[in-house]
Amino acid sequence: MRITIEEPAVAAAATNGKAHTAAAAAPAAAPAPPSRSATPPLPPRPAADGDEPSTVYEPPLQEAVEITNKRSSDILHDPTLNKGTAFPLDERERLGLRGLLPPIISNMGVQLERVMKDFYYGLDQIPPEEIGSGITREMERRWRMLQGLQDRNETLFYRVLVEHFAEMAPIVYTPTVGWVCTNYHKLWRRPRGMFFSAGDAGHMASMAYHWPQEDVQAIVVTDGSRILGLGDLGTNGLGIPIGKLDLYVAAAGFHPSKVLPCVIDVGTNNARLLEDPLYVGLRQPRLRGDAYYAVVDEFVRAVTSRWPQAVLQFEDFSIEHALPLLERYRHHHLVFNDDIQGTAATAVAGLYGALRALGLPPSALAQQRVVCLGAGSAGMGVVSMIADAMVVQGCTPEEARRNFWVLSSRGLITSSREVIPSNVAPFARPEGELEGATLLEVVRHARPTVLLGLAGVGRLFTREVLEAAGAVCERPIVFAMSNPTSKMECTAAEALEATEGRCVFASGSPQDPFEFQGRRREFGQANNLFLFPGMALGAYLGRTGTVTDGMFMKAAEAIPELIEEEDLAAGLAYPRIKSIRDISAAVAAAVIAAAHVEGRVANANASAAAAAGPEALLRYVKRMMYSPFEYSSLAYRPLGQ
Ligand SMILES: NC(=O)C1=CN([C@@H]2O[C@H](COP(=O)(O)OP(=O)(O)OC[C@H]3O[C@@H](n4cnc5c(N)ncnc54)[C@H](O)[C@@H]3O)[C@@H](O)[C@H]2O)C=CC1
Ligand SMILES: CC(=O)C(=O)O
Ligand SMILES: [Mg+2]
Repeated sequence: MRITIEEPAVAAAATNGKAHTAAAAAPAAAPAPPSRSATPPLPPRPAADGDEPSTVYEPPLQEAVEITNKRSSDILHDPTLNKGTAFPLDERERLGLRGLLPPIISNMGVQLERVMKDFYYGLDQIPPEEIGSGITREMERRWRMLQGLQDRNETLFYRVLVEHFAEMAPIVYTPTVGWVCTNYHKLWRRPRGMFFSAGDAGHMASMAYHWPQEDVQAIVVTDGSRILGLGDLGTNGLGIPIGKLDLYVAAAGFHPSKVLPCVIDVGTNNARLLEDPLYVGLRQPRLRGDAYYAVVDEFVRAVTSRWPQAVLQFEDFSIEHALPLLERYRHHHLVFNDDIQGTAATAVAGLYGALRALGLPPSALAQQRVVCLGAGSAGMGVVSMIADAMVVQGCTPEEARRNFWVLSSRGLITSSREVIPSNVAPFARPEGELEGATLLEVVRHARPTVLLGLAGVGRLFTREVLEAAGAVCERPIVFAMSNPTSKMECTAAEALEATEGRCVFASGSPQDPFEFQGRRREFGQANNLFLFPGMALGAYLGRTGTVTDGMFMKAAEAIPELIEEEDLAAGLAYPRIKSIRDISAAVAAAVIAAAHVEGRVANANASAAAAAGPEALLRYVKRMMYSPFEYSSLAYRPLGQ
């Protein structure tokens, strides 16, 4: 078994039983002020390095032992017993903590360093420019405040989130969640969710029983390898399942105690994290090939054995593994991949919404000419599902495929490329058609009506590209879907300015409204948050066994129905996210209805509701949703008191 024990030389002295000073127990190097270009200089640190300590540590005559009857999270939530990441392996195993803490076993020296950095520099230890623009100090402050509330009182936290969803989603979800993941090891306070690592091989099934809840209905898991457009963040990626599951509760009414965020730590190739003494994940390069799949297989077996009815959402797996993992499990397990399937259905929903906003019928989808920048998990999922939707709207698969131009980092993909993945090949343009052409050349040549950005790189929809899109199409549909804000292909303002306000714009991360040409402009959010909470709720309530393409298609068709008429007139391609509970309920109902037609609904109540018609089904779904508007009683009270 491999568990990494972090023992910085100076901190190790704290455990060797000899008298030593607090200065010796402090980290070797005082935290260096973080580099920053745009932010003001840090205030001077009050004590210089090597200052005399104020106390001298004398070891006790007897080794301190505390015996406790508590187990598992009761220990982590007891401040007198909790040691955070410093629990040694034997205590983790005996006390049911294995899996509830990150795989690294650190000690007080490392913990002290984290605390002192926070003490001296507070939020300033994390320069926002590390993850680009879009995150302000105020957003950081709000995230900390909400985090504190969630740790104290989840009912109140979710009430606040439900009532103020549009304001708070950018704090618990994208873009702030990107900052949280980048800095998770520095922000670390108390664990939320479960950690399964390559070092846990052979133990995962028993670790699943360390989770204190008997009934888990939904699990979101990442391996941290492609967190939003921020790349490999290792175990820090757990912030994403946490944020996604916050939305499961707030948007789809899963009970907060019945959702489980998980990370599978197979190492990281992020050199910055590997070198950071505060990093809490395995310090090894990522596993690949059979060794990688063995870890994920064991995880899936462990959680599906303990919670066989739970929906399992795969999130932010890199392109190398995302599709293979989906194909590995989707035919036998209640799983879906949010980035491939959820994003695809979100894009289809947005295109139907945009067509409505442009006064066109759904059948017009089959005539759209689509340029997609990014041929990864999300990009190809989106392209494939739009093509399927075009077929639903009456064209042949062959005609549908001719409507696409797909670009990767090497430009336009044509069939003359030496290596083309099998899911990309059907969309490669014919040999000789502008092989490797730039986005600008492709836009001028293909004359698209739809421009999709899923490259995860940043501002690739330049003014020239957007002007070209506005020149070849009167009302281009522009979806800059990459996250977080710093990775979006363009901002709403850039898209409107370059197209003289004519485009229908939506983006993966939210954009604030603003005045343009004397009119207030607002924008839809082309984000899979419209899909995954309702998809999971429908699949869970229906006990559908697997999650099919048909269920995603019906979910996508349900969403544009919920755009208000006045918002359509204002050019919005998506409903407003403040209605997220109604949207998620409608998605869940559409999912159950589709599964019912496919004969997959194993839950008799859901099946009866589906048989009774759309209104009865929607009523049933809404009645099954948890609402945080009242506390549940924890003491027996006779009726009427
Ligand atoms: N709005 C939403 O709901 C969602 C947004 N996304 C975002 O989509 C982005 C991509 O995610 P994945 O597809 O999973 O990543 P990926 O790594 O699988 O794919 C990235 C693709 O972009 C291409 N690319 C990279 N640099 C490029 C360049 N300079 N020009 C053209 N293409 C380039 C790559 O060749 C690759 O095909 C991320 O930023 C992610 O946050 C992903 C899922 C949902
Ligand atoms: C939204 C999302 O799932 C992503 O950007 O990866
Ligand atoms: Mg994602």
